[in-house]
Amino acid sequence: MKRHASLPYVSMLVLLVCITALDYFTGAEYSSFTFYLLPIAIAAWYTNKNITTAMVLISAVCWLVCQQLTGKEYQSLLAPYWNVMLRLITFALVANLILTVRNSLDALTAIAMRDGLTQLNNARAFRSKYDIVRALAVRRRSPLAVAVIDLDGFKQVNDSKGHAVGDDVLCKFAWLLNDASRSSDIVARMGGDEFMVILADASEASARAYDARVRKAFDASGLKEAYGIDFSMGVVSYAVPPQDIARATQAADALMYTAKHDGKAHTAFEHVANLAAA
Ligand SMILES: Nc1nc2c(ncn2[C@@H]2O[C@H](COP(=O)(O)OP(=O)(O)OP(=O)(O)O)[C@@H](O)[C@H]2O)c(=O)[nH]1
Repeated sequence: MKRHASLPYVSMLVLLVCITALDYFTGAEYSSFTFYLLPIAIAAWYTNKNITTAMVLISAVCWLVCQQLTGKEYQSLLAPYWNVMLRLITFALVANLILTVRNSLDALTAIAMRDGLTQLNNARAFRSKYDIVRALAVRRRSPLAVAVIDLDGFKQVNDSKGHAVGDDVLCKFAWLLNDASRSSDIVARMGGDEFMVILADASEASARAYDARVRKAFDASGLKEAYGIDFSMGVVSYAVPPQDIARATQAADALMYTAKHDGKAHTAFEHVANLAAA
């Protein structure tokens, strides 16, 4: 569902105006203090720290002005300022609590989308980002390619050098793959020694250029000489990307297995100009 970017700003300002009016018209007898927490909560959840701080201050000022205009009488001159200070502290505490919960949630969401070993996108992130990249490609009428990569001979690294060295090799390969990709590409580790990449705005020629780039980076990394590994890749480039990610990845996966069966250490390509015919 699309959410308009200005909606939180408009709603918190409208709410603040309504609450201030309510506070003023109901007079000093009725307290409307709790309602001021609503626009503050919206600011803390949907905007940033600076706007939330401004909202806390503006809400406290609105509350104080209403107190003064409704003619509430105090024995001490300091009393309204003491009261507004307490309101300000309450507003700030609630805002800080909401900001903390939101930041923790953002951090947990980021962790849930990352592969714990390589810090690349994980399978969940890959699937959700495909929808975004595909929607952009369809809108711009640009092509898109999906690559599936699987290391060759990786099991031997684990067996001969140990799991920790295997982990290190996976990380090194992940980083070289990431470095060889563009920032608009989505690079993910799907599990084990399998990786997938969505090549945004990539024609058949760009997909071939990508393969050459990754193989050059791999040759330069020295991983082959040190551990005896290589990699097989399947790349499908689409003039119009399929809506279903499974369709896109299955085709690239099948090509990767074709490359494995045909002697490993190379890439199999396919270009799909017309999805209906594929
Ligand atoms: N070190 C390490 N190894 C892993 C991890 N996840 C999976 N593996 C191992 O990766 C290996 C993957 O198996 P295969 O793909 O069949 O091994 P391979 O030697 O590359 O086989 P081919 O693809 O046929 O060349 C298995 O031995 C898994 O135990 C991990 O997170 N760390």
